[in-house]
Amino acid sequence: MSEPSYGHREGGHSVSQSQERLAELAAEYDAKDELRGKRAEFVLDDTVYLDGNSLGALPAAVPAKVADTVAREWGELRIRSWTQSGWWTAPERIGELIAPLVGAAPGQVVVGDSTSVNVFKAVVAAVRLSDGPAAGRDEILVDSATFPTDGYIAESAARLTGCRVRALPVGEMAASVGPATAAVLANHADYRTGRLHDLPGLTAAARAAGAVTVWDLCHTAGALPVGLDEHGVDLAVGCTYKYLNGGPGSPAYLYVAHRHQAAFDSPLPGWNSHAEPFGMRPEFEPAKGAVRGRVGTPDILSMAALEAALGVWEGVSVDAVRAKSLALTDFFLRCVEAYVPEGRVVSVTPVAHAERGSQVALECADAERVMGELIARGVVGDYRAPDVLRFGFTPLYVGFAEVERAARVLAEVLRG
Ligand SMILES: Cc1ncc(COP(=O)(O)O)c(C=O)c1O
Ligand SMILES: Nc1c(O)cccc1C(=O)C[C@H](N)C(=O)O
Repeated sequence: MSEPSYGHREGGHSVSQSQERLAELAAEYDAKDELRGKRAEFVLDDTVYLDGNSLGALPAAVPAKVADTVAREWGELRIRSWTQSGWWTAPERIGELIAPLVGAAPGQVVVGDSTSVNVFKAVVAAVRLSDGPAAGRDEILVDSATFPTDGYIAESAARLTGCRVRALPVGEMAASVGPATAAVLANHADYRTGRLHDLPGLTAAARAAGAVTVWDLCHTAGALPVGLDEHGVDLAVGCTYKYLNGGPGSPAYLYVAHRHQAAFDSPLPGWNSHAEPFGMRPEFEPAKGAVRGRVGTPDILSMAALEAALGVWEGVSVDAVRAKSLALTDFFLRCVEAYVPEGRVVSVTPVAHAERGSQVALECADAERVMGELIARGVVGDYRAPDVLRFGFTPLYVGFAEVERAARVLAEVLRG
């Protein structure tokens, strides 16, 4: 992973940095920031918005696109829009916009439903792609610190497929996959701590053991290179409302590697998964390709918002986003160390770049009240029970001066 070129390195913090010096540095980094022009493509105010790891900010192109979809495509063209406005093919067309952001060649990503629903499709399909319980593969390995929905759905998928769930810390999974493992479900980054997990290593270990991997990319897609094809991932899912800025409840996506598409057996075969949906035939014949991961009618208004939102990626390299993300989180940790009274917060986000996503999580006594105070003072992060302050850094619109301000305000709140 390449070092950011913003002039400082992890581990190089100095507690004696003065506020003036850090403010100067922030200005220097902002001046050098090759992504700084992107901020103008979002609707933002002078709030420091560090919650893009939960809901990304509104891209400025979205309102007009949604208005046109409502007024012209729906209001005037009505039913004709399924073909004339490209509504019917939106799931695969928008999938192609997401594909390069997660390192997938065309034809493998389809958009639709929520992440939760796609976790269900993928985990059941993963068990069906494996040798399965009849051949002694009856274990689904799950990340024990997972975002809850993945764990709940894995349990249900296990009951439906005759498997059992074994929950383990992600770091122990690679050494634990074995001849009984059918599927492995893991988060690429931990939603609470921001820890980045070893996707290449765990994927390779699972493959060597004959298991099928499902990665949840909610906290990494749009923040760092994922490399789905490069690392031989089998199946993946993710949401689009965090670093992809698709809007509240925007549709999620499902990745099915080319080599699995012919055998991908969705547990939710709807008429949109059919090879000939308008044939209206009683027998199910799956569509070819990732399209068989579709289920029912696409939610066009949300898709319109998402499609417009993805326009901000024009000319942006994910490597540049990653370099800035690491520089932002490094700088935040450095400012927190310089400003915050000793012992008031403890970072639970790894210092090593290879283990860090795009958020910083600070354990803090009275975290819920502290976050309320921060928000009241114009610094928006979020709080996760029982004691974590989360700050998400979206490189497309967060700048270094904002990072310095966030740490300064945090220190003011903590000093009382
Ligand atoms: C890692 C992870 N997986 C799944 C979800 C749930 O997604 P959804 O509510 O869109 O189904 C979230 C966030 O809500 C998440 O952070
Ligand atoms: N999806 C959310 C929602 O509908 C309301 C509030 C928050 C969310 C989130 O996405 C939470 C987020 N996945 C998390 O990492 O905590």
